[in-house]
Amino acid sequence: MEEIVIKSSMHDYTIIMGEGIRSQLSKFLSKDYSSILIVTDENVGELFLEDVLAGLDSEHIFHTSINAGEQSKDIATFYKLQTVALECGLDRNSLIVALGGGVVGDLAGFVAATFMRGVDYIQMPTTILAHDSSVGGKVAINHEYGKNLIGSFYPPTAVIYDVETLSTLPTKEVRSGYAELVKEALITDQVTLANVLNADLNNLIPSKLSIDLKAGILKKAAIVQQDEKEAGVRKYLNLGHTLGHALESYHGYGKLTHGEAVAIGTLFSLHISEDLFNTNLPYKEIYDWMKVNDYPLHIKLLSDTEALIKKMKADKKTVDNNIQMVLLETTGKPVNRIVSDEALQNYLHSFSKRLVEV
Ligand SMILES: NC(=O)c1ccc[n+]([C@@H]2O[C@H](COP(=O)([O-])OP(=O)(O)OC[C@H]3O[C@@H](n4cnc5c(N)ncnc54)[C@H](O)[C@@H]3O)[C@@H](O)[C@H]2O)c1
Ligand SMILES: O=C(O)C(=O)C[C@@H](O)[C@H](O)[C@H](O)COP(=O)(O)O
Ligand SMILES: [Zn+2]
Repeated sequence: MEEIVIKSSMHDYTIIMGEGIRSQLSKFLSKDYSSILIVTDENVGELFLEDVLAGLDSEHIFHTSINAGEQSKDIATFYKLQTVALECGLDRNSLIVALGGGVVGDLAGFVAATFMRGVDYIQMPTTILAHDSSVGGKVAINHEYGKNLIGSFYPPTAVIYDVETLSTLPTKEVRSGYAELVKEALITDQVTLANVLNADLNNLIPSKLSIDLKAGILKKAAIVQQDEKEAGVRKYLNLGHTLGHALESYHGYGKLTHGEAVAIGTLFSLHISEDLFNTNLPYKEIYDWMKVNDYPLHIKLLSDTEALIKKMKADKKTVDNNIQMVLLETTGKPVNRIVSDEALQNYLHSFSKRLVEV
């Protein structure tokens, strides 16, 4: 079992990583809660809810399940969960447990942040991608205008990451999670990137996954402790997300996974960076790896450039109507830059051409 302590302005919390720890939740509770509400989704509930319940010996335990997928990160599901919490009689001394991927984590975390002005919650991530979403306290729901536009910074009281749960993940979700690992590696250094790109996602070895996950979590932990509320360096964790979020929102939440959209967005950031900084970046290396691992790099996704630019404007990094993007001067050296609408139009066209030509 590994433990990493994260310092945050509200309270510190520990990430506990291990095998089989999903059924030991009682052991990790820091106090006696008057009641506990476990929020999960239909797939994860089927697989792991019984195990989690078996590890809880308190009296007032409730659970509820949402439909799986990005479409559940909406205001209607948020409201339903608030209603469930009220009907179960949760009070300010209650705990919410988010058992699932980033959708459950972001949604249940935002419910916890707002229920009676805030109750404790624990993240129990079950996807590779959630190594990112469960750390750092960003909780949110989507608006039809854009991703995560309604949310808060609200740290969990603990992150209990049972890596055994990852063995049931479909390959599509492995791919999605690895897009965030590539992003983290790109803002770290070339060695970390080379390690991540060594992964064969169709035959992923658990020991390899553990190494990559740990490197990703350590990078994320270092950044969010330095800049909890995204005033500076935390923006770099948004590499690939300006276009990525626009693609998710434009094509309809759930059409592309978050990681698939971020993968395309990351290549786009590299494409712009090479031109703006007149530098050579590992564009081709990453493109080849994404191709081999079946990322959907379809130019059709990019055809409506005007609409995509409009969506990109809804990004939370936008200031004074200027789109800001995380770019790379070199691997391990991210920067945040304004890119004009006109330049973006041209880059979207040249990027589409390049996707076909490679
Ligand atoms: N808060 C943050 O800092 C942050 C960071 C990154 C991403 N996110 C958000 O995270 C969300 C994406 O999270 P995600 O990729 O985990 O998606 P997800 O939660 O939708 O999970 C993906 C799919 O895998 C299934 N699943 C989950 N665990 C499983 C398991 N162990 N075995 C089998 N199936 C399983 C789910 O039911 C779902 O169908 C997006 O909304 C994104 O915006 C947030
Ligand atoms: O933790 C962060 O900060 C990130 O940017 C991590 C991203 O992977 C994640 O998708 C996050 O939810 C995006 O944040 P947003 O502020 O752009 O909604
Ligand atoms: Zn992300």
